[in-house]
Amino acid sequence: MCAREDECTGFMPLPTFARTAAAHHADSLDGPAVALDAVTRVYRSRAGSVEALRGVTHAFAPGTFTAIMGPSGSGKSTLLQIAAGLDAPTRGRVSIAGTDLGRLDATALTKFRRTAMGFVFQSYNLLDALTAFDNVALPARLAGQPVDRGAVLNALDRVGLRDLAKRRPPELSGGQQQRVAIARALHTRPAVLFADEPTGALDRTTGRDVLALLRNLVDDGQTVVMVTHDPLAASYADQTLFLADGRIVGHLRDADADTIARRMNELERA
Ligand SMILES: Nc1ncnc2c1ncn2[C@@H]1O[C@H](COP(=O)(O)OP(=O)(O)OP(=O)(O)O)[C@@H](O)[C@H]1O
Repeated sequence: MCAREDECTGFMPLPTFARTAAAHHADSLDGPAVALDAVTRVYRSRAGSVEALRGVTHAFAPGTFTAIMGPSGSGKSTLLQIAAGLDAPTRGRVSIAGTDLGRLDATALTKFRRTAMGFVFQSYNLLDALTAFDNVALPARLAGQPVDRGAVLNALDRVGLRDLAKRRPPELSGGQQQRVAIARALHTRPAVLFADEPTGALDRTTGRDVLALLRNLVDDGQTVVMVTHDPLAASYADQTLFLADGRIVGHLRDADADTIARRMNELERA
């Protein structure tokens, strides 16, 4: 079982009042969905300090699918954590849907994260005792909010699982479980969906199905930012950003898996 609510659910719950605001964010953004402005993150410890990100600037446009790749230790997880407001930059600014995260106090940030962001991880973080429907509805329930049945069913519909809403995770395949996790993240209609190795636990074919689903969601207007080690996964994105030593050192647009793999090999040899 999970000690904290967000460990169970993969993301924090969304109050009803804010759902409308998030939907508004997702549907009518003029500026970037996510903007990083000269973001630096220094980890300090007794062993010394590590500059995990060194002045990263990038705007993620609404309705785009971006993959982030780079050698081990290049700063991918740090970038995702900071973009998602789970960690704060040492210097620089992060905004989501026009809101500067640095201007929010802890409570407002938590509330904002619930409204504007969805999260999907390699592990699905579903509760086996609950149906797919109840897993998607859980964050709202944990927050003491009324459950909007229509919104839950709509989210399951978008991932092609409406007919399996009464099944529990052990009665679903790995790919179907990841779809439930995606539905749970989409349920809030977030301005951005952050994905960290979302196909890492799936076989190749099932992984492709999940990537095709993410691609379809983006084609319907969802913004997705995905960290991955897999060039095939990155080939589903509109753009792949390459990180090395805490900096963006290049990008490829609409590239195939072989081209992305070659660029990664060059970076790993450098
Ligand atoms: N809490 C921490 N304290 C100190 N250093 C850290 C901490 N977290 C990460 N680092 C260091 O920051 C750098 C970037 O780490 P990060 O986890 O963001 O890389 P990554 O690209 O996600 O790596 P991987 O592909 O291996 O998961 C690394 O040098 C790492 O050792």
